[in-house]
Amino acid sequence: MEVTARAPGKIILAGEHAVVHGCTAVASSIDLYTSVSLRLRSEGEDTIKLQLNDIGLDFSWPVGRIKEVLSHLGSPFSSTPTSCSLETVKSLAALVDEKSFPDSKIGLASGVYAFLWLYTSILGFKPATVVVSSELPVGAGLGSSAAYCVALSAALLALSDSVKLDVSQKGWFTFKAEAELVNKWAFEGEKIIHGRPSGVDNSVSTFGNVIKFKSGVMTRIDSNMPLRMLITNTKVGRDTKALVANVSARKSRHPDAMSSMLNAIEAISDEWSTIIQSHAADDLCLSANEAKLAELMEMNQGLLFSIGVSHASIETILQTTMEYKLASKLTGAGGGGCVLTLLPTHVSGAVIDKLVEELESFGFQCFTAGIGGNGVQISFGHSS
Ligand SMILES: Nc1ncnc2c1ncn2[C@@H]1O[C@H](COP(=O)(O)OP(=O)(O)O)[C@@H](O)[C@H]1O
Ligand SMILES: C[C@@](O)(CCOP(=O)(O)O)CC(=O)O
Ligand SMILES: [Mg+2]
Repeated sequence: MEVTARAPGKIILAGEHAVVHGCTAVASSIDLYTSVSLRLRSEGEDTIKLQLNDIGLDFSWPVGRIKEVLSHLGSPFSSTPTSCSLETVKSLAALVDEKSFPDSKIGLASGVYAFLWLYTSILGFKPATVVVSSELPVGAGLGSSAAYCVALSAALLALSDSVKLDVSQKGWFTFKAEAELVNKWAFEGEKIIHGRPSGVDNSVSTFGNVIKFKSGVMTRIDSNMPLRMLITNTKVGRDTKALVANVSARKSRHPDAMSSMLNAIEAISDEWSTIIQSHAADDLCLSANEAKLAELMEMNQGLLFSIGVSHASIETILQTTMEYKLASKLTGAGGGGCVLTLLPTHVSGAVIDKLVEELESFGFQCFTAGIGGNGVQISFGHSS
């Protein structure tokens, strides 16, 4: 039996980092996906294999070895999303260390811990092969970690005892009642990768669309504005967990100043959500709304700089897009990663081409993506 799940990445339009501290963020899914294929193997083949195509790593563990380390936990407990304790993370790290994880890729190890936790918690110790591949840049602010956890949770739950799906369905379909369970398990995976995730990334990857998110509560937004964003990848690697921890450390050093800035970010998110839900009566009104969003992005970026998550490469992109009178902000955790540039409706293709050429001459990579589409989907296939 084989199942494939695909989960989208996201852009945060306003409110990253502040959302970790209970403030509102506005985020949207994008049409770039991480896919996870899961094939259960016959009982004779007693290994769990993980193939991570994007980072060029393969793992294979004898089921017996994983049982030795984890069976005392009593898994599977697929219908009860459970946090991985620090002690268990250490056991998972031992399982990964045995496979001599390359030093140059050690920052990617937490994704393998998350895999082992989600796999054994949801499916127990069944032998299988899992293949992961993504259209998203990994570790660049577009929510690859959440898309990975959501697609993994969806594929595992689809073949678990706690979800009953019609396996004869053809093509891609969305989860209905089970989506919340997928989201909760994905959040447990994100915790292993991020330390202290807000939950916005896994929620938007599970449910798609444009959402508002505050203190664990998601509200779907019906956007009435045509939103076009240029996404520029600085290609500067960074790690969400470290950036989130740095913001918390700065907050404990300067609680009042930081709280004021995080509250200002919340006001920006709230205004974003009001503007994109409003109906522009005519083109003039639409341009005025786009100009307001551009200003909000500039203010949000200024605050992100002040809380310590910008980077020289991000500042270069901001200066370049400013020459074209276009507003930009980092998206996701910052410290490198991707930058969003609002492309108002009046901006011509020729101007965008010129901007892209200039940004790419610095070594950055530019692309666009569809905003606000599907959340996670699955598709069954039968392998021999
Ligand atoms: N396609 C993938 N293959 C393997 N690991 C992945 C993949 N996508 C995400 N990850 C895991 O997620 C981590 C990146 O997450 P993070 O730092 O939050 O960046 P972002 O979510 O912005 O891409 C990687 O270090 C890795 O552990
Ligand atoms: C910085 C933060 O707001 C978003 C992180 O997104 P990403 O992992 O950089 O794609 C953290 C969070 O909300 O959990
Ligand atoms: Mg992430």
